[in-house]
Amino acid sequence: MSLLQVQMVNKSFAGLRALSDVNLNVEEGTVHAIIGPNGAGKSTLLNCFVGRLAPDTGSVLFDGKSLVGLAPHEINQAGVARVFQTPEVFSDLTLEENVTIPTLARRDGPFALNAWRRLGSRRDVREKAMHILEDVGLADERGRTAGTLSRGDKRRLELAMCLVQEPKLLLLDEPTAGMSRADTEKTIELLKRIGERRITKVIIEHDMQVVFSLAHRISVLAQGTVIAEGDPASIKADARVQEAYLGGTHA
Ligand SMILES: Nc1ncnc2c1ncn2[C@@H]1O[C@H](COP(=O)(O)OP(=O)(O)OP(=O)(O)O)[C@@H](O)[C@H]1O
Repeated sequence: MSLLQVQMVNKSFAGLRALSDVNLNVEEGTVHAIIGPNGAGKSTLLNCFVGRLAPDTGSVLFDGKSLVGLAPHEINQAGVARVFQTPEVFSDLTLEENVTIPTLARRDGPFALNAWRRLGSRRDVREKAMHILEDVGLADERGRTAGTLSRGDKRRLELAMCLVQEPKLLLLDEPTAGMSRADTEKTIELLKRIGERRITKVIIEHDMQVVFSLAHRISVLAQGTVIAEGDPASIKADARVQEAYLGGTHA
């Protein structure tokens, strides 16, 4: 059974059909990229996975259970984490504190935040936070406030905040947008490494170098419809994809 099963999803905004009969299966342990031109419906689809939007019709099953109608925090607690296009970190807190919060929130629910400073001093929680910061290459900066980080490092911190929750499914919305080539390369390496943990990933990305170096499978959206799906080699060779996307502005 696929970890994420999207069946016949439709979504319209005031008469504009943003998603039209979308089907998508994401297999456990894979990196699945969703690509397509601007306005194709990628963010709308991702928002249907995290409870920010509900499909008008169709189903979204995660681990066999429906996500439709669940609140974002319920979907998060079920094991789905998301890295946003614009990093969402707690600017006034240290990196270590930023990574500690999601651990406690995931484990103990929202009440954990009240007791966060006291619990944050616990050794097991601190050790886990340190371990994850090491993984993303930010351990040396752990005492720094997050607001002072570069955009690329904020994204790495946000990734750490997701990884610490030990999600089954990680959704990455343009993880390298706005990054320099060097930072993009670093992020590709990092995402490859965290693949070794068997976290299933869905990635929306315009940068084809990122897509082709990470994805096992690729779904191509155009005007709200999946026009092609396959492995990177077949997607590269697909004439419809070249016309709709690869030959366009993001080639
Ligand atoms: N909240 C909304 N209200 C009205 N229209 C919307 C809304 N969100 C998205 N749309 C429209 O739905 C269509 C799909 O948009 P969406 O943002 O999902 O595309 P995208 O593939 O993510 O594009 P991009 O690559 O530019 O981020 C677009 O025509 C967009 O204008």
